Amino acid sequence: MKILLIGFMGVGKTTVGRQLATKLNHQFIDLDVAFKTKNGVGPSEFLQNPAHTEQAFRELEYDILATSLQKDNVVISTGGGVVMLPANSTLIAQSDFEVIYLDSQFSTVLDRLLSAPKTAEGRPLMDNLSVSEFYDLWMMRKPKYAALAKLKVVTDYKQPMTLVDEIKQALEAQTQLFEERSAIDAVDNELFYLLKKRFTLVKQLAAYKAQTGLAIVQPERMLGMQERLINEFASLEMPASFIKQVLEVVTKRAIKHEEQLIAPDR
Ligand SMILES: Nc1ncnc2c1ncn2[C@@H]1O[C@H](COP(=O)(O)OP(=O)(O)OP(=O)(O)O)[C@@H](O)[C@H]1O
Ligand SMILES: O=C(O)C1=C[C@@H](O)[C@@H](O)[C@H](O)C1
Ligand SMILES: [Mg+2]
Repeated sequence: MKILLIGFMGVGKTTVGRQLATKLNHQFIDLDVAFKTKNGVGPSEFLQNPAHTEQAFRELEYDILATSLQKDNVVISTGGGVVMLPANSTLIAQSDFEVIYLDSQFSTVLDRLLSAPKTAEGRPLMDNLSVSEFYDLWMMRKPKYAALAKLKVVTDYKQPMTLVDEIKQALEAQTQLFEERSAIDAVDNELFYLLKKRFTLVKQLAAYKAQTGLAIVQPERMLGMQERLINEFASLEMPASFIKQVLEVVTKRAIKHEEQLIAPDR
């Protein structure tokens, strides 16, 4: 297969691409690494040199992209800015590669980049921009990735190996169905991530209740929560009855958890 991963800085093209290549038993090419091999300095070091323009970088990137697109049985991870040079986009559009767009919420890339171990290379394009400028760059690039992609994979709250499996399946599946499921899976993962976070708070609250002797269940608080959520979220697709049901399932489980923490022998 011929697979090309595109998407914004930090979305996981290198991480996922490497694992995907291993799984498919394909060669892996990271264009940023290939840039360094060919030019002696990596993209960041090149871009940090005041004598070098971004345009000069993109033109060198073009040569590496063109050479890499000649290969077969390969997974190529691009640099996040590959779509900034129209000639690069044309090259990709005219290739016979499966172009896969790794997408995420802006907050996800920000979290990943801020918690990524600092490398000697760094990410000057990020370091030189304010968060709002970085957001503008993200917004500006999004349609460029979308225009080139055969398939969009939503990466939020998903482990790299989950994404590898999703991509493998997607290459055999119907694109539209896959994309919608990919987005739904990310939301489900986010929902359960938030539920997990909620249970951590419940645990802290149980400790406080145990200390102060406060009752585990306070009916007026439960009613207040219900009313607030209904006011804020009730709609045609999510009527008040549904909100009540969800809240009931979540709070019942939380109460049980608090009881187990406070009086495990009962
Ligand atoms: N699915 C994921 N879940 C959590 N963390 C991830 C995921 N994918 C990547 N990361 C982490 O995010 C950081 C950025 O990932 P990576 O370098 O693969 O991004 P990239 O898209 O190749 O970025 P660039 O465009 O700058 O090359 C790394 O620290 C990596 O470990
Ligand atoms: O998003 C970008 O413009 C870049 C991303 C990196 O992968 C490198 O290719 C370089 O730092 C530029
Ligand atoms: Mg990368």
